[in-house]
Amino acid sequence: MTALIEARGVSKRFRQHKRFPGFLGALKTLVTSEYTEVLAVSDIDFDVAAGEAVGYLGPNGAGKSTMIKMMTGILVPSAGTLSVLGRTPHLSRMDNAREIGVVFGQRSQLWWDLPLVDSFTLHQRIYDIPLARYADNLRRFSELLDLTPFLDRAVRQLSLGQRMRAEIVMSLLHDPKILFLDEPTIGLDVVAKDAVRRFLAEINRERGVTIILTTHDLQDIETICPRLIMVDHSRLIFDGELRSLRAALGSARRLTLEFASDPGPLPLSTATLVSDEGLRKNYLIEREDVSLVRILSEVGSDRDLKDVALHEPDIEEVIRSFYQGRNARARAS
Ligand SMILES: Nc1ncnc2c1ncn2[C@@H]1O[C@H](COP(=O)(O)OP(=O)(O)OP(=O)(O)O)[C@@H](O)[C@H]1O
Repeated sequence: MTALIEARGVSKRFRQHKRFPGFLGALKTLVTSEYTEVLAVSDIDFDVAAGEAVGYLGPNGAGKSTMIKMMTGILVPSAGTLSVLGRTPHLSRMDNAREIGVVFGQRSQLWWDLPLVDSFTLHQRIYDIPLARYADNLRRFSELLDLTPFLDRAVRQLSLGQRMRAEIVMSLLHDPKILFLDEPTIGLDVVAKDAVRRFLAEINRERGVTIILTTHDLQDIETICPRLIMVDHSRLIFDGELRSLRAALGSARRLTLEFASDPGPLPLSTATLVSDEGLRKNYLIEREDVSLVRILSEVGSDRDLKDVALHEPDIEEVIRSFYQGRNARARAS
């Protein structure tokens, strides 16, 4: 499997103007030429193969956007080597642009005062997309993202959700091999988020477009990205499948049994009773190999069991316990 993206020891330092507190400090900040250094990305290694969908996740300021900007050639690494489609991104910005698509949730590529379709037409000319291909892509993507009714509307009159869907359509019109998205669902309502996620998952699956996206929304990862790269304080702290993160953390499943009449305390060997509300009893299933059938057979058919609810640990819980575990280990060392 050849890698489309290779990052080896990639770091990025920024120089920031030193700031002084208070009113006099603000004046001093204006006249001083003192700088501090910020390490935004620190010694990052990873490979991404063709057709993968990778979620790049981390708290505010962890260095996600900086990494995306380096991969798209907007920023130059301070150290290490970065290769995207066999090229060094910042040295081949024009060649790269033809083969990658970029969506920055906070910054628009669309022409604000023109009808939406004019931005797409300009994109077709700039990228020299064959007309039949362009028409086909525009029709298909606009349909899938429910954008067709808005093609003649001025971009400034579009809602945030419509505009984000338009940004994604535009980024794909030239059939890029890799699509980079920085916070593609930020600020969208639940319905728009869902439409964007389903669309991205589909173009990854059906067109084989490699996707790298940064997000704070774990549902984005759950729907689109089987692989997760987690960063914290500029460093890579996890790279692997979401599934294996779940398995490694062994996050317990929660089980609720509801009875028509209270059977009294009901300890089980297959699950730990964590709260007993009489008719409703809550358990934790800590072992992966324990099935619901096994638990129910231990409960027995002579109990007045009315309802059963099993909750898999959601992605938020998994990630939270990963970060908490790391922070606790860091404090202990
Ligand atoms: N152009 C810049 N000049 C100076 N410092 C910068 C610049 N861009 C980013 N930084 C700093 O680098 C660090 C990482 O920023 P980055 O935007 O990559 O984080 P992020 O993980 O994308 O955060 P968020 O989730 O808040 O968008 C931060 O401390 C930020 O202040």
